[in-house]
Amino acid sequence: MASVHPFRKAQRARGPATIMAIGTANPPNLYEQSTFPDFYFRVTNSDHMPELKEKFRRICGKTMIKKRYMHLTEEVLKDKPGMCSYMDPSLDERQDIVVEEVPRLAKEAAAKAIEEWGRDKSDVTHLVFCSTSGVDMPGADYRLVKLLGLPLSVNRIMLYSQACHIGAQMLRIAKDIAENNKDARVLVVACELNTLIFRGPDERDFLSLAGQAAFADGAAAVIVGADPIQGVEKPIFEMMSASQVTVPDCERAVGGHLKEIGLTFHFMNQLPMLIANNLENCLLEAFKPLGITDWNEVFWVSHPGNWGIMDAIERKVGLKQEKLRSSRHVFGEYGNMMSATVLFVMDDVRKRSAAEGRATTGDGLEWGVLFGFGPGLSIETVVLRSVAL
Ligand SMILES: CC(C)(COP(=O)(O)OP(=O)(O)OC[C@H]1O[C@@H](n2cnc3c(N)ncnc32)[C@H](O)[C@@H]1OP(=O)(O)O)[C@@H](O)C(=O)NCCC(=O)NCCSC(=O)/C=C/c1ccc(O)cc1
Repeated sequence: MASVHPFRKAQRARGPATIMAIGTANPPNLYEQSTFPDFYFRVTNSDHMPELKEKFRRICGKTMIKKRYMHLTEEVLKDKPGMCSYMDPSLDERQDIVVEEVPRLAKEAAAKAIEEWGRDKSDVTHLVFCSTSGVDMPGADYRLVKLLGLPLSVNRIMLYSQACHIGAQMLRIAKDIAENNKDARVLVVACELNTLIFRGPDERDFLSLAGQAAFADGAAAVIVGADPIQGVEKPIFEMMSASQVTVPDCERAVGGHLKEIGLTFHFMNQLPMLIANNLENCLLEAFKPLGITDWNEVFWVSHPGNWGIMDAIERKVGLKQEKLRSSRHVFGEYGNMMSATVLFVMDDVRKRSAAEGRATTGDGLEWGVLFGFGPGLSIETVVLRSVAL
């Protein structure tokens, strides 16, 4: 009988999974963080609580976010009183919006990625899609295939309700698909709307207020495949390894619950320290095969989380200030778009590298690290290799 080894080998790619295109999109409605408290207290009929509004203004200032984009507007919210209250059952109202709008915004980002990729959309073989913003059957992945006009032969994976680290986790999944399926071209899409989280203020709920001050809408898409076709597909980053660590006894550090009132959000004040304390082990493990132990020698593509998390990472790992420049820039310009944020940071690193005349897509360096953090506490680590510019 013929050996199965050559048969199995022929199914696999030769080279590493490679990111070949990145597209991003936001809704058109822009909110300046400095005036957001006025908007927020007005639309939620909360102007009778001036002290709480001032506290919220201080919290908004502390986030260091400058602006955010949101699908929700005063007009949309006028017809959704349940969403403007603090605790009224309102999941139906929220679901009505996200079931339509998540695939729509995702399509914008995906279309941009496909355009940069330069090949026909019919060459997409796999779709990996994540959203923390709603659930549906068939899912947002099915709707996206229809909206984009992708072939119905596309192999779909839909990942709902996972929050921030899933952006990096999707890259881990896409890497396995691309390297184990010759000629696979994986469209990876993250799309988040804060529609499930938006709610009116309550003076006893600081955590909800902190969420109102930070979360925002955004979608990002990348194309992943191995063995790029020379002259057609242009590599941006190669993925050399990808892994997840679950930090023990930390399930209360950050998380949320989907309820009749929408999606809740909680975190512990120790979150920055918990993340920072566990990062060095991830770095040591990830870079052991390359013999790298100086974390300023690699470029950084980190989910920002919040300003305090970035400060804690810099301190603990001994990073030079410029290392998290793209993370801080994206957080400041867009807020926390959960899973999509880290892909925005990756886009910013390669665009900034080109604009500053660096030698590679990774700040002029060869090796880089991409980090995702989220409920669990889950830490995703991806080792990236840049390409020459
Ligand atoms: C700007 C914040 C809100 C506070 O920063 P800070 O450095 O702690 O600032 P302060 O210590 O000066 O506190 C500011 C105010 O908040 C008050 N405060 C300070 N912690 C407290 C306290 N635990 N109690 C109650 N008052 C307090 C504090 O007393 C002070 O009030 P006041 O003196 O009246 O101005 C900061 O935490 C922040 O940017 N938070 C954004 C949200 C956030 O951190 N997210 C975590 C990472 S994102 C993530 O992983 C998402 C996952 C997710 C999971 C589930 C989902 O559904 C969706 C997503």
